[in-house]
Amino acid sequence: MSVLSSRVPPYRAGWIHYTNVAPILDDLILPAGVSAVTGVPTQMNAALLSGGVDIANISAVEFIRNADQLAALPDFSVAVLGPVYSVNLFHSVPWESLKRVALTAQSATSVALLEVLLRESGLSPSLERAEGTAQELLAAGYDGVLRIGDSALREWYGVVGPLTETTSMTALPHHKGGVTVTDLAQKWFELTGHPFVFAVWAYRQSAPPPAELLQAMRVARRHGIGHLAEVAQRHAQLLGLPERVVQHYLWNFRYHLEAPDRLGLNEFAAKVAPNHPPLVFGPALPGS
Ligand SMILES: C=C(O[C@@H]1C=C(C(=O)O)C=C[C@H]1O)C(=O)O
Repeated sequence: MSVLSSRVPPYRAGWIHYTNVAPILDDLILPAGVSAVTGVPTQMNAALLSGGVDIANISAVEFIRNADQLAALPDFSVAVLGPVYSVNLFHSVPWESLKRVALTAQSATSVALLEVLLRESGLSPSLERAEGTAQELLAAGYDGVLRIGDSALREWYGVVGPLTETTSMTALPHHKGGVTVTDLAQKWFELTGHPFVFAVWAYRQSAPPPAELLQAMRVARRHGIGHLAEVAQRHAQLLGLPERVVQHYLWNFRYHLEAPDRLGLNEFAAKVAPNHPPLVFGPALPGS
């Protein structure tokens, strides 16, 4: 074992540690020689491209835009078919009447997705980066606010909750107190019929990951998905949300970049960067 581990050169991972990757990352035991830092998507995207980290679960749109330099693991994704619950436009006017939208500085993919969806609706509101909660920014005069990740999940529940014992997550209202929540992945599904891939695990083609790390990630994911109720319980406490909500949120993700996810990824790539270089996936799966 020590002989194997000592062959792993120093390798740096950069994790976007939103709750949605808990089933992969919570149980991950990094092999000797591999270290990890965490940050929000825009930080990890930049760190991967500058060489600050060697592998990261980055925004899918940055993988597409930098397809000449990057490759993505063939079997890892943060994707959904239908609603995602944590990538939301909170708005105080109907979608068709949006004029001034606040964007989060954390996101790349969700901003590009919002741009695609607005364009497809024939809309061109002004888009401005601004931090704060959706409530604060709506009160400050924006008529739409894009939020992602754990805080967006909490704010979503603040608008649509609370759940009663019998309400289904998929039957919750989308409006309350003058605020509408539009789930961007659900809108993508209505537009295309395909999953939406928010993140892939990408590395610079010049610095492929050690096999030991990939093996450890696959073991961690199998364990996390196999113990999803426990993962959800832990994170429900951290987030201050009902366990039922977090369990539904987590099992709804597609973590394996399967053929339907790739259809969605390719379709998104064609819309955001029609002339992108071919997407590269590797290293090949063991046994394939
Ligand atoms: C589903 C989400 O996906 C995240 C959204 C990202 C982006 O918008 O750039 C990047 C990584 C994803 O993990 C989320 O933030 O809730």
